[in-house]
Amino acid sequence: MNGTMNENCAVCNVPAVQKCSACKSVFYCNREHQKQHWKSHSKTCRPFKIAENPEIGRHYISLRKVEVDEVILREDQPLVTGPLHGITPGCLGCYCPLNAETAVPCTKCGWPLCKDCKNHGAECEFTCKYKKEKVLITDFDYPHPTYRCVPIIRALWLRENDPESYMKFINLEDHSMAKGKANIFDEPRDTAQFVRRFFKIDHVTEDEVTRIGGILQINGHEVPTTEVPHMAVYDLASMLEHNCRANCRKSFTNKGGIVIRAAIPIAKGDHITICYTDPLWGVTNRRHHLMQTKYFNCACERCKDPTEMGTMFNAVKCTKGDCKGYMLPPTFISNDNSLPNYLCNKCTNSVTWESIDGMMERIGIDLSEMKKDDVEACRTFIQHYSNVLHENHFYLTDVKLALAQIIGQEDGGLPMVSDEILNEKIILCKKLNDLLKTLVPAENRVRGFVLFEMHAAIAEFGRRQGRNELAGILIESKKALSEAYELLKHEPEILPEGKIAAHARKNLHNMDIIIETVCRNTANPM
Ligand SMILES: C[S@@+](CC[C@H](N)C(=O)[O-])C[C@H]1O[C@@H](n2cnc3c(N)ncnc32)[C@H](O)[C@@H]1O
Repeated sequence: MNGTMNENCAVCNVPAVQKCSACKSVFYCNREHQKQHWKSHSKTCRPFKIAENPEIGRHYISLRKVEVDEVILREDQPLVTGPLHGITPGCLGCYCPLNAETAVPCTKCGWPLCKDCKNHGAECEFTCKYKKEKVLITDFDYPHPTYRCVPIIRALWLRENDPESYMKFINLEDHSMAKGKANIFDEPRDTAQFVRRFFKIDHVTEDEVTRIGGILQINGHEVPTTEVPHMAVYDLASMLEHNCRANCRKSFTNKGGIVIRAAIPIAKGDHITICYTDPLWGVTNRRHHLMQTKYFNCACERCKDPTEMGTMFNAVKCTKGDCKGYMLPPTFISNDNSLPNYLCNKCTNSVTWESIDGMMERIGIDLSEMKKDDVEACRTFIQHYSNVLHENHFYLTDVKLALAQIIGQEDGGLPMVSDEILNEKIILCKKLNDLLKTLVPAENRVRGFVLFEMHAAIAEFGRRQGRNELAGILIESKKALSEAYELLKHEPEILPEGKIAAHARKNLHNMDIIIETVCRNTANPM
């Protein structure tokens, strides 16, 4: 688990015991050498310190200005991994899906594997040692209760075999810290009782096993790099605070490591944040989800501002006759389940939140029933609900994102779509890009996709224009493409985003050649 660290002075290479107090990974034999080294070390030193307050608990504060794309932290190995909660049983070696025909029970412990995986996690040793009989899983169509135990027994294995890592793990926040803040159902305790019974363990208390379950729930990240995504808990990344408009983004390495990078410039003293929920959900859904899963009431700047940085992401059109105003409540921050009335920003109209809530529920049902891969269905939804919602409303944004992507995916691709539809795609992409930049600057994946689609549509538009306009339009298309590449370049190639990044890199090179040729042939300056 532990990387080897050079404990010699970074300046004169003699054995040293003093270390940089910020990153704790560079050593010095004396203060003078530390001061001397700071000029170069400050560029790579971990740029944050840990702080604590009663509202957020432990969190990170930036120690200096951090530029976009700078690595804030990187962890190659999680402390604990396991299958995600509520999924059907899959291979515990590589997390591929299994069924009754493809599952091969491990010869030692009985846990299901695929034909290619011989070894799997610590549950093998743990099951043999304590349960002393094989696990039997025969139903692969439904989530299996025994699978909930896997991350817990992997943590218990750590307790016996890697106490240093276990100490890091067991000191993370668990669900019990939310007691009193939220009305929580003690699922970790139920699971703990099951684990102790099923694996016949009595050397660890029920409270400790419950705490392990709570830590997994509060600190688990969904890692998308396996065929079926899995869950992992990291050490340093567990102290990252949530913000619905985060300033950092996370990506995962092919081998399941995590990398946190600055998504926007971060000033000295700023909190370092990631987003724990879907930042493209409306404010009430985001806050509800955070309360249900992480047990806190989000009070970030985005949640506190009903206009969501002026984007009107939750606004509905004024319900009064021909008024052109938009309606929002004065605040969305509420600790009970009610909100103040929605007020119009142009007239005196006021509507109860229950009435707007009912409308949102109906639109939500329509959205869940529509086919998002059907261009006509998307257009009909947008046209219909543009009469009642702000153009940036989260429901419309959701469908516009789908439409921007699927226009031109039919047979023959973009060359087959009419000028009018091509233009529709370009305008959609441009507006979505502007909205995403303001609202969720750390959402590189979505914006990367939008910019990639935009570059393709602009290039096709250019192809349909006269020779003289072509060079300028291609340069605009290349600008969108390089931005898409910059946003997606850190994604591993096994993910769709990583594949687009590889595609974008290749296209960029080709575009340079095309632009150069077009400029030469039309005497257009580049
Ligand atoms: C992954 S942990 C983060 C580290 C944690 N604060 C600690 O002290 O170990 C997630 C928990 O931190 C707290 N937290 C994180 N972001 C928060 C925020 N923006 N507002 C309030 N609490 C937050 C919540 O209790 C949440 O369940």
